[in-house]
Amino acid sequence: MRGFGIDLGTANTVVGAPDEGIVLNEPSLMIVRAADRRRALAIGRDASDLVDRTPPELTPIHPIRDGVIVDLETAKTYLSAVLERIGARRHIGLRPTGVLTVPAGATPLERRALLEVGHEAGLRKIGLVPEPVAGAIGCGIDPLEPRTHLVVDIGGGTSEVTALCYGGILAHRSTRIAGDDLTEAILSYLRSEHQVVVGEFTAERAKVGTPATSDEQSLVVEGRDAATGRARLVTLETKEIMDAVRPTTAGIVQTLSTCLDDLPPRAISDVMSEGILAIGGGSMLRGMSQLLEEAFGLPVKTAERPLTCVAEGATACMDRPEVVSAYAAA
Ligand SMILES: Nc1ncnc2c1ncn2[C@@H]1O[C@H](COP(=O)(O)OP(=O)(O)OP(=O)(O)O)[C@@H](O)[C@H]1O
Repeated sequence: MRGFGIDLGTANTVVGAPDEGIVLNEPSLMIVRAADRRRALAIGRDASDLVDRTPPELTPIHPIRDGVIVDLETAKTYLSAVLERIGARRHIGLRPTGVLTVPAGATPLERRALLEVGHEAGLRKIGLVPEPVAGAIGCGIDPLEPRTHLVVDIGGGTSEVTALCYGGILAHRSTRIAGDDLTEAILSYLRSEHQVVVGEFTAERAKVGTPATSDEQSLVVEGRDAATGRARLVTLETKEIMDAVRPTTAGIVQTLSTCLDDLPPRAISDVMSEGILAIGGGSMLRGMSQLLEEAFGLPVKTAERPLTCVAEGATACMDRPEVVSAYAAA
């Protein structure tokens, strides 16, 4: 093992290693002491278990916002802790190499920030690959072939659509409305329609608890009565959840579908025959693929592993330097 494929997402960090598969898949979260942000006390699931339970001197931090690094120091602390958790140095004996993924719409400054953080966290020889390219590879698509592939990625902080062909990007659209906003919509719905206040985790559980594959028609959520402050249980119908998130999902798919305006006719015919690939956690939301099909007027195939295909593709890129160099300046 020489290195890792790393998808530093707004919601989740996923790391893959050649021959080992996914070696880490946890929330992108860390807990630090407010007075010393250069040391992570807990990361990932350990950190999320502590949210809303920490004493005031401890602070939870999301090191990635809207798909990109906001603060170099914090991101370096986080990535160092991730590498330490997976025993990167111990396994490899020297600084490991890495293929990191970036949003297709990242600016040169945002790409440079990620490279700098990767180096300072202990990686050597870092390759950057756009997320939709890595996701496509993780789903068995070759982005270097002379054929257009359309990839929709609905993550926690960003939703993107990218048309890939022959080692380049033909068209791209993104919006910062994504999974986190869907959670927020459920939270607001519960407050306004059921007069119950719930935390982000409960609202997210309600959203994730209604995946496309589930037959459940309702689920029970626990919150605090908005008037009395007492604990209260609410039965939430699946239909209510879908109604609550509909305006947000409609906004996402409408923005993304305008990407078709930029595609040349032959690229459109490639996409018509093959359909759209949907990746990212948001693609698992019940009704999402139908909404995408209606907005794009094209068939949609949801990835088999929407949450990990990007890291799987990044890991595969370690043996495909030609992909990394083709998209080096994308
Ligand atoms: N079954 C599900 N149904 C609906 N949404 C889901 C499901 N599973 C996960 N999600 C949502 O998917 C989002 C996380 O997806 P993903 O891990 O692809 O994002 P990310 O890569 O961390 O974010 P970004 O790409 O914006 O940086 C979260 O908002 C999460 O609530």
